[in-house]
Amino acid sequence: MALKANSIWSCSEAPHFHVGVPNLGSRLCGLRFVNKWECCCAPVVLAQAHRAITPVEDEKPIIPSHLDSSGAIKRSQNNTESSGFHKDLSLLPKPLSVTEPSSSSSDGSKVRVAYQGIPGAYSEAAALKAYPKSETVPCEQFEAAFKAVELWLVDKAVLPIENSVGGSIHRNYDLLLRHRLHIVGEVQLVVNHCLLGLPGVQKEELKRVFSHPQALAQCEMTLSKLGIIRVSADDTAGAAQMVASSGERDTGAVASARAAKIYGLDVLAEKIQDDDDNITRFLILARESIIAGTDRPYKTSIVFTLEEGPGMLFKALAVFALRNINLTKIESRPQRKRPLRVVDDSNKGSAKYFDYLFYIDFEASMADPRAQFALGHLQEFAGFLRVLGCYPMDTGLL
Ligand SMILES: O=C(O)C(=O)C[C@]1(C(=O)O)C=C[C@@H](O)C=C1
Repeated sequence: MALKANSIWSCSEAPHFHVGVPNLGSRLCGLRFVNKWECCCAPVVLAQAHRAITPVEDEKPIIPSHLDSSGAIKRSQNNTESSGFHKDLSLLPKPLSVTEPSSSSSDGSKVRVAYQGIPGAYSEAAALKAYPKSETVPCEQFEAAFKAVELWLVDKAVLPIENSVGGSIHRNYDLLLRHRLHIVGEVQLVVNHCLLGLPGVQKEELKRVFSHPQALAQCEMTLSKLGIIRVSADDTAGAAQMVASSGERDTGAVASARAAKIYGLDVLAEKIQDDDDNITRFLILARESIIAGTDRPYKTSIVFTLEEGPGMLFKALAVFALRNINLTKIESRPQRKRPLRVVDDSNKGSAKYFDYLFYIDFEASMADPRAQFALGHLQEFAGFLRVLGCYPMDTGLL
């Protein structure tokens, strides 16, 4: 197995055991078979087994013997020869390369990227922002985009996860857990909604507008002022297409200027969203995880469950705070398979609680020992923990 300069394996490379922390009190790097780590992206180097929340200044990463103190692979004395058993390096499994949004193939032109909607949708624009020369593949529903990647019909999927006005796109949080794809990147897109109508129509003539529910929510105030009836559609571009094919002058769509061009509609009003800075964050999903680095800012996304009890979420969040790791997002979703937990207390009778999954994004790479220690610590009291992906943050200008 080719090990990279950090201690994370991709799911395809990692041996199928899970990494756990033996409860030994002293610092140990232990491998044992546990079922808590749901993803093979688990770090090889883990924290000592703390039970209580303790300061963490003494945590030092355990560096495998083939790595130097910076985490880079040590050069052998004789540079021309491999120090392992394999003389023919081409026979060795290839290490994963860092997959970047714009460089997944040499010019990005061979990449096929699935998105939800039809041409002219914002999701397509996000896919093209991530992979400018890619072939974009429209999908009817979010789940179809997940499946398209799983079935090797496409290389990547770009799906919305949250919007600065409308909030989280819960369906995609749920699908992230149901499918085994990895988050390999994120894209932030400025979404400027337009009011579209048939050529020559004035906006005062409109009685109803079609659009994606998120888009309608982002334009709530403008549409209320105009007194227009809102009708939901699968995506904004689909709404524009419906208006164009209906031929009805009193029907409009909320969609992009690009959708207006594609479907031959007029832009009756621009920037109609309630908040000027309307930004949607999209995730890039792939079959394989990327090898996390420390060369630039990275984010890691995880999902976990906690036992019932006072302060459990506080403890979970503290594993990051204690290591000075910034959290950028927290989301909770009901656990569908186990929506209610019944706790029997002989004094008070039985209580029913909703059971939750917690999704957290934090600003650290899995190649950063702080992240490895934090997850090792969290694993001690999380019933279930899965790393959804570690990926470069979208720090580009919007
Ligand atoms: O309907 C579209 O055009 C989409 O790409 C979907 C979507 C979403 O699901 O949030 C994407 C960006 C905007 O926030 C509005 C709608």
